[in-house]
Amino acid sequence: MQESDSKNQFIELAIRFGALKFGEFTLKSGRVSPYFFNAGVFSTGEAMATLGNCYAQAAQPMLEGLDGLFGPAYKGIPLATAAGIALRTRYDRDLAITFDRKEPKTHGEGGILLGAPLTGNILIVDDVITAGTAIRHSVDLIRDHGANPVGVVIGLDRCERGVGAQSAVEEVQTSLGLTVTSVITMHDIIEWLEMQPELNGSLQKMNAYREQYGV
Ligand SMILES: O=P(O)(O)OC[C@H]1O[C@H](OP(=O)(O)OP(=O)(O)O)[C@H](O)[C@@H]1O
Ligand SMILES: O=C(O)c1cc(=O)[nH]c(=O)[nH]1
Repeated sequence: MQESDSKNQFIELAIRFGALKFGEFTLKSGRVSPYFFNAGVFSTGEAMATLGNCYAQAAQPMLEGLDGLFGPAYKGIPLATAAGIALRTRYDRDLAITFDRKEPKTHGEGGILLGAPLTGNILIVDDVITAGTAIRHSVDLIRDHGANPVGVVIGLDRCERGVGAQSAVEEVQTSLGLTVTSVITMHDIIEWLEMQPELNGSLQKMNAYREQYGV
């Protein structure tokens, strides 16, 4: 699959499932955004298979030396699973898969992690990076368990400022030393919007938001 096919498939799937919406949304960072990507609405086997292929293609250059995938709760959990299946079936790489809980479990097996114990070089698989808070949390968790986070693959890089003047992705790359790759970026969404005349109002709001928070 070509990179452009993967981007088109991802955007087409997101529109079809209503995962990409235009309106007014308050983000985890507190920013008020004219668009929102909700990976929580991908809800069929076919959708997960397509997502898995898109993520596996994006992750492919980062496979050397990799031991495992980490899917942060909640939406990272099915995404890491789908990517793990696609990496096994399409690239013949059988990686360990680990997830976390948002709230530690205090009965039964207890703890915060599910799946494989965290060891070796780990690739984080998540839906979106805005300000980078969620990725920092995952990096801390992986390091606290003695493993080595080496990269991040996300569906959408919103290309926004992190906590400083750099983009959140640049901050993750420079301050945390991780490689970050995404299936699509905000620029791909803007390009798609430019081809939808009926969504011209959303395009203008996207451009205004990019002026405010983009890098
Ligand atoms: O880069 P950031 O500013 O941290 O924002 C992006 C994060 O925000 C959302 O997490 P949330 O905790 O809402 O995830 P969930 O719906 O998967 O539980 C999203 O799933 C990303 O992980
Ligand atoms: O920054 C966020 O909270 C966020 C943005 C987005 O597009 N999608 C999402 O699930 N969270």
